[in-house]
Amino acid sequence: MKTLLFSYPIFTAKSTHNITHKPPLISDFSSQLGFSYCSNNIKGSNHFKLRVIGKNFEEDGYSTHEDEENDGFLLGIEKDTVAEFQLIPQSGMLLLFAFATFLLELPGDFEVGNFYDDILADKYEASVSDELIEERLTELTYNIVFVTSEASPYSKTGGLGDVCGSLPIALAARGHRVMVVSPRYLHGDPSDDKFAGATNLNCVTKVHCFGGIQQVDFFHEYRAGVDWVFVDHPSYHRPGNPYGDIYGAFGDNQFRFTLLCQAACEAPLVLPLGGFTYGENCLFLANDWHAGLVPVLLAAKYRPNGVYKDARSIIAIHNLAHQGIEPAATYGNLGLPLEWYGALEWVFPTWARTHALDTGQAVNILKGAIVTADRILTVSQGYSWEITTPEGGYGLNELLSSRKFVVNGITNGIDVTEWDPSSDEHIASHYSMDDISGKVVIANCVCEMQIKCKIALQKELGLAVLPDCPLVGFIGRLDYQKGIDILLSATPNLLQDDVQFIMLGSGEKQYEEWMRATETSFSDQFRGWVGFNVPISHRITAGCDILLMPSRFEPCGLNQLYAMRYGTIPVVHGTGGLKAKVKKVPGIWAFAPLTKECMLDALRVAIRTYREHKTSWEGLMRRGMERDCSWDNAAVQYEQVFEWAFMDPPYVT
Ligand SMILES: Nc1ncnc2c1ncn2[C@@H]1O[C@H](COP(=O)(O)OP(=O)(O)O[C@H]2O[C@H](CO)[C@@H](O)[C@H](O)[C@H]2O)[C@@H](O)[C@H]1O
Repeated sequence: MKTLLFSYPIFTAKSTHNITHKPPLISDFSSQLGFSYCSNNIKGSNHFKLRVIGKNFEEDGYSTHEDEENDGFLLGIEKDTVAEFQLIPQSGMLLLFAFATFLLELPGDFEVGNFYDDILADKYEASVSDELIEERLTELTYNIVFVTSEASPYSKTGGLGDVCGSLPIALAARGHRVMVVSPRYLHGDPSDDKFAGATNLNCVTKVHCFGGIQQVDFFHEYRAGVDWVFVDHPSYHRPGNPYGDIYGAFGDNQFRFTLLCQAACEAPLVLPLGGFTYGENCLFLANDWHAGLVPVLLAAKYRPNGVYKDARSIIAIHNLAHQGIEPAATYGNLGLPLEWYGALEWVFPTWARTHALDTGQAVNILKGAIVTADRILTVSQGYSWEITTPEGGYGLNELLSSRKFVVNGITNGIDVTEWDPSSDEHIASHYSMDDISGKVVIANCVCEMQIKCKIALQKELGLAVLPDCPLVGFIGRLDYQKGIDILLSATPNLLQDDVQFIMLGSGEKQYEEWMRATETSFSDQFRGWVGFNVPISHRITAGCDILLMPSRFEPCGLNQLYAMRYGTIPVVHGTGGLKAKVKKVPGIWAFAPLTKECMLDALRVAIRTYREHKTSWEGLMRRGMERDCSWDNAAVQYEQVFEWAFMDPPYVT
C-alpha cells in the first residue's frame, strides 16, 4: 500500500487566494472539525482529494476571504501544486472548506491518527490500497437531506423503511454528506430502544402550522457515515405503528407529517451536525407523500424569502397509491401562503364524491410535490412509465406525463449486509454460494444437516418437519396492492397438493382474520403469522423454497431481491419493478395475467421443478444468489439525477 505524507507543507502550498497566514495542521483542528472527503475527480491521474470542512476559522485567528465574484465558491485550483482551497460560506459562522489534493507518489508516512475519526481512516486506507477510489467516490459531492416517514432500523413498516435505511449509507460511502430526517416514534414498547443511540441536540425549533406554533426537538445519531436526525414531538409518541394503530390510520397524520416536513426544512439551517450545518446549498430527497410538503415549502415559503435559492428537491415516489389527500379546508393548516393553494388543489371526480353537495374539493400533498419538485424519481423504470398511464397513475398520470422529462426510474438496491445468508443473525444456519448446505437438498440427498434453515422454520412454526416438502412463503402488507385477494382464493387449491405454505403479514383486518381461520382449517400445511416481525421475515426468506408475490402492482419490490439472495425462488406476478427484473433475471418465475389460475399454474411448474429437477433448481438458486443487488449501481444513477437537478435552475424560483 502506498503511504502519503499529509503535513504542514501541503497546506502552505500555493493557493491562488487570500489564505496568507499559517494554515493549521490537520491535527490542530481535527477535534473541532468535521471531515468528509471529496473525490478522485482528476481522472486519469494519480490525484485524489481530501476535503476538510472547517468552521470558525476567524474565531481561531485565521482570516478567510469571501470571494464575492464567485459567490464565495471556488478560489482556484492549481493542478500542478499539491493544494487547492475552496471557500464556501455556510450560514454565517461556518466558513471554510479547504481542499487538499495529493499526489499518490508523495513519500513518507501518513498519520491516520491525525484524523478526525476512524471512518475517514477506513475509507482512506481502502481507497489507497485497492483502486476502489475509482469506483466508490463520485466526482461531485452533495449535501443530501432525505426526508422520510420511516427509516430502518429505527422505523419500518415496509419497503420505504428499507430504502431510506440503506440508500443514505450507500451515498455517504461515496463521499456525500447525508442526513436523514424522520420522526422519533415512541410506541411505548421495546421498539423504542432503537432510538437509544440518538441524543437530543437541544436545538428546539418552532414551526408555524395548524394555527399555532409547534415546538420540535431534534435527536441525532451519527451512524454508518450518515447523520440520522429524528424530529421529536408528542404526536409521534403513541402505541401502534408510524401511521396508525388497531383502530386504523391516525386522524392527525396530516399534522404529524406537516411537522416532519417543516422541521426537515429547518434542519439543514439550524443543526450543527459534527460542528457545522449542512447549509442552504443542499439537495432534498423527499420520499412519498409524507415528505411531499418539502418541495412545496421550498418553493412557497423559503425561496420567496431568499432562502434555499440554490437548493434542489426531488420527490421519490415509492407508491403512488397513497397521496395524502385531505379536505380542502385543511389547506390553511399547512403553513403555506394562500396563493399556493392551486399547487395542492385536487378535485375528486363526480363518481368519487360522497353526496350530492360534495364538491370534491381536496388538497393532495403528493400532487403539490410533483408540481414543485425539481425532479421526480420512482423506484424502477417500469414504474416510472406506469405512473404516466391511467391504470397506474391514480389520477396523477396527466400531471406526471406533463413532467415526464424530469421523471426517472432507478431500481432499488438492497442492504446486502443486513440481508446476507452467510452472516444473518436471525437464521438457523449460514450458507452462501460456495456452500449452500444450510439451504438446499443437494443431488436428491435429503439430509437434515443440509437444510437447517427450512427445518428450523418448520419446527418454529409447528409444521411437520418435512425437508423435501416444497415450502412456499409470502411476506408483506395485507393490502390490495399485494394481491392478497388472489392468494386467498387460490390457497385451498394450492393446499390440495403436498406443499406447506407460510404467510407473514399485517394490514387489512379481513385478511388477518382469513389467515387465522385458514391456519385452523389447514393446520398441517398452513401457518399465518399476523403481525410485523423482521427476524421471522428473514427466517421465512431463508427457510422457504419459493417466495410468492402476486402483487397487483409493484413499484419495485424488495422481497424478491432478498429471496434471490437467499436462494429462494420468487414466483411473481410480472408487473412494474417485478416485470423488469424477470426480463433480466433467470432465477425468478413470473406469471401474467394476475389470476388465480395463472398463479396456480406457475406455482405448480415451480413445485414440479423443485421436486423432479433438483439440479435445475439448484441452478436457479445459484443464478439468483450470484446477482448483484447492492446499492452501488443505483447510487451512481442517483448521482446522475442529482447532477441533472443542479444543472437546471430550480423548477419553481
Ligand atoms: N409483516 C411483516 N413483517 C416483517 N417484515 C415485513 C412485513 N411485511 C413487510 N415486511 C417487509 O417490508 C418490506 C416490504 O418491501 P416491499 O418492496 O414489498 O415494499 P412496500 O410495498 O412496503 O413498499 C413500496 O416501496 C418499496 C421501496 O421503494 C418498493 O419496493 C415497493 O414496490 C413499494 O410498494 C420488506 O423488507 C419486507 O420483508
